[in-house]
Amino acid sequence: MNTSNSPKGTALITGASAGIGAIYADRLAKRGYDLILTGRNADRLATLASHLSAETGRAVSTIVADLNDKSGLARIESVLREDQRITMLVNNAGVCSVASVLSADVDEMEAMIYLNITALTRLTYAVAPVFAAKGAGTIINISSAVAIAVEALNGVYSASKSYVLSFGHTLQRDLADKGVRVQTVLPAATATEFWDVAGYPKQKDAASTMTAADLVDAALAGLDQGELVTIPTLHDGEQWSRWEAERRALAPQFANARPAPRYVAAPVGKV
Ligand SMILES: NC(=O)C1=CN([C@@H]2O[C@H](COP(=O)(O)OP(=O)(O)OC[C@H]3O[C@@H](n4cnc5c(N)ncnc54)[C@H](OP(=O)(O)O)[C@@H]3O)[C@@H](O)[C@H]2O)C=CC1
Ligand SMILES: N[C@@H](C=O)C(=O)O
Repeated sequence: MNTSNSPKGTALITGASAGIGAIYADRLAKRGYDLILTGRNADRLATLASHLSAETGRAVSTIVADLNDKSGLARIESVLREDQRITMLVNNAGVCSVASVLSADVDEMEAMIYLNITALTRLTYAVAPVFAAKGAGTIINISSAVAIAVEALNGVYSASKSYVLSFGHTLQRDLADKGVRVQTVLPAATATEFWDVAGYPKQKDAASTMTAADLVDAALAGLDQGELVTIPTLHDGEQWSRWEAERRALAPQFANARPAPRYVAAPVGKV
């Protein structure tokens, strides 16, 4: 394996064995990053690592770990805390469901919360102080368009992705003046195995579904443009800007000691 120390540093990508994560690996290696690829499927990770290393000359290593397992997650957290070469974290691993509250298995929902929220949070908490101390670093968190279009899929999945979007806003607030970039990416339907895992494989072939290559190329273009939130499928970017400006304008209106007049009860007997 190549052991180069890239001037770009090393990107650690979760869920790099397939889909969007594997494309991030390809694109970041071609941009000059060394890589640490993580996932559960050792064979797939090894194949991708040797292919990318041969093609790009970058140092590519792998960590086989289940992020739903506390000790697997802890291993990656300690790498993020200790490996000073790491300059980028791509929090990409995630699973989805299309089941309703009446048919979904609550244990599967809990596992999804652990992977989509707890693991992403713990990995961010591991690396953020390191990046802040160095005054540099990039965290890319993969959310979803259903963070906003919340009724589209399973509610726990949508809520987990809304968490990622909210968390990203506050990370930006906490880390911007420390030189740390935080980008939240909201893919809409993308053609990966994700849909097989979610139990809705036909979405992969739908005309409205983007390729993972187009998704990642657009997301990295958004990163290059300094975007905090990137929605690759949204053609009218001003729609997002207006929504976000409205949200920020609403925020200061909440602090008030008095209830809004519409909630002031009519005096008893005068209803
Ligand atoms: N595809 C889509 O339409 C959309 C996807 N997204 C988001 O994009 C991200 C990537 O999804 P996508 O590439 O499509 O999905 P894939 O199913 O193609 O890939 C998921 C990746 O996550 C890894 N993974 C899954 N479970 C675990 C686990 N318990 N521990 C460690 N790694 C795990 C898988 O690796 P392994 O099996 O080796 O563990 C795999 O590399 C997810 O966060 C998803 O929510 C957002 C919007 C739309
Ligand atoms: N964002 C996708 C899933 O997460 C979708 O919009 O289908």
